Amino acid sequence: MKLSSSLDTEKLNALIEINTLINSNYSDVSALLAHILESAMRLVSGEASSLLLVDSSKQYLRFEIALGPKGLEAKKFIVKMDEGIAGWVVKNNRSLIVNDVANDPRFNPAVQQSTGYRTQNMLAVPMRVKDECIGVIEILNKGAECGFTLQDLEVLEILANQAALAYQNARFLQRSRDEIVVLQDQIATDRGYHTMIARSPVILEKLDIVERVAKSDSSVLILGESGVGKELIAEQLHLKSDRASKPFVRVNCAALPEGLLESELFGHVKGAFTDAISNRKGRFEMADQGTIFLDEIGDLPLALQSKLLRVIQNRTFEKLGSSDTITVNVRIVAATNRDIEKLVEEQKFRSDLYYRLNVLPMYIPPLRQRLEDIPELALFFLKKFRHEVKKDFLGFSEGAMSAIISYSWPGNIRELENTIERACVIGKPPYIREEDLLLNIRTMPDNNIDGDKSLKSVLNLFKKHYIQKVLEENQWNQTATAGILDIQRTYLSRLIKELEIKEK
Ligand SMILES: Nc1ncnc2c1ncn2[C@@H]1O[C@H](COP(=O)(O)OP(=O)(O)OP(=O)(O)O)[C@@H](O)[C@H]1O
Repeated sequence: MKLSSSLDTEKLNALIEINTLINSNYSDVSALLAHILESAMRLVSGEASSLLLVDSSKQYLRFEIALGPKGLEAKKFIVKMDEGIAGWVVKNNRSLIVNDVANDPRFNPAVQQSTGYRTQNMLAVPMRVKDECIGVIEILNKGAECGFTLQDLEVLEILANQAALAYQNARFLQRSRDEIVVLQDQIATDRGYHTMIARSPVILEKLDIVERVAKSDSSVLILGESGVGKELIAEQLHLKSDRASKPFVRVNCAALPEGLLESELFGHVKGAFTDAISNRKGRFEMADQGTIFLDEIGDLPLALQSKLLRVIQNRTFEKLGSSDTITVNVRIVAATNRDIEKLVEEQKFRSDLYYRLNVLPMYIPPLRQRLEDIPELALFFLKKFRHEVKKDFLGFSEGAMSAIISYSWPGNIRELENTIERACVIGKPPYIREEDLLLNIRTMPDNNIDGDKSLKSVLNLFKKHYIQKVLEENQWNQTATAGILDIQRTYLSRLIKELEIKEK
């Protein structure tokens, strides 16, 4: 496009400044777009402005940024593709100046009626990438009683093209980063390991203990409710040990009847029983030099308990049907969600085996006592499943996140994971809503947190950790953080003070 000769130095300088900014920062697209909009308003003397983006479904436009007196309210709106001036701009892929919106049939007064902000003049230009319109920038209300001019339009078109490119690049960067997280998780899972999310002080402390005991060969007994992540702790014990390059072998002691379990653990020779048509290695042999993880150890039948005790004491055992003694070097990590001391009292679990296994006991608390982990885990699962269901979710609505944080999660992380997976399947982008979670909201049990257990204090605790996390992700840049949290920067600084959020 040929620039008007009258494009003055101030405008050119502003364009150059924005261009430099765009080239220097793709990691915080919201702050960048807000900056572009602010400059645009200044350059064309507008009073308010919005940047609307075409949703990936191409069904509607959503307000990504809205600045001016009623910006926050305007952001709650979603505009259908065939609605209003923004819709017209996308459909025709053309800019528009309307200096008397009330008399223009294309103008949709819905936002105005709801926010109470009266618009007189409007300048709207498409944001284009390779000729495709991906969004619209609108500037409202020219000052000094005159309408927007062609020169204003020209300046805004240049800015809109830059904004479109910046947005596109930042999206690619974000997608690539998300993809890396998912792929890293897939690689870890393919190797049989899971990505472990840890944010709460109590779990970080457990990981610290893991680090310290990993090098030892003593047995570890991991206790905790079902779904709290006992298996992941066992994986970490293995991965942090000198055995990390050797096998990590899992056995669920509750999954098989006694006879099959014995053969699974210790192997058999051909002819040991009717179906034993060939020799078979057991899990202990497979785990030689590595770690064996015995899940649901509380369900191990008594006969096998003695055999396991001997492996722990002498590192030896015999395959079923054989008298040859096999020696292995295996570290044993066991886990149970049952009250194992009670099983010992009831003589369902051998006390000598219990003491041997319990050399290093580790209790993993339920999710309701690890509030700080909840938002992080929810986001982790959202990234994982939105990729699988191929839906472009940006995050959780405020209501959904409050519901997630205040639910008691009796099924712990497994239940949270299933809930987010289901919400991704039934929900519609851009946000997972509370109703997509299908949670039967119960209040948290009494023992969830120390001190004040009111909903307000729990939500404040959540707010504190969530804000801290977003601040950290944005190198404590408050403008950028406020943009992402969709609150005013002044409100953010007040929250930082009130909630005593401190840079670590
Ligand atoms: N810290 C974590 N970060 C990410 N995912 C986790 C975490 N903890 C648990 N999970 C996931 O939650 C699910 C349940 O975890 P896991 O199987 O380790 O629990 P468990 O305590 O061993 O349960 P059970 O007693 O029923 O065997 C798994 O899908 C696991 O990947």
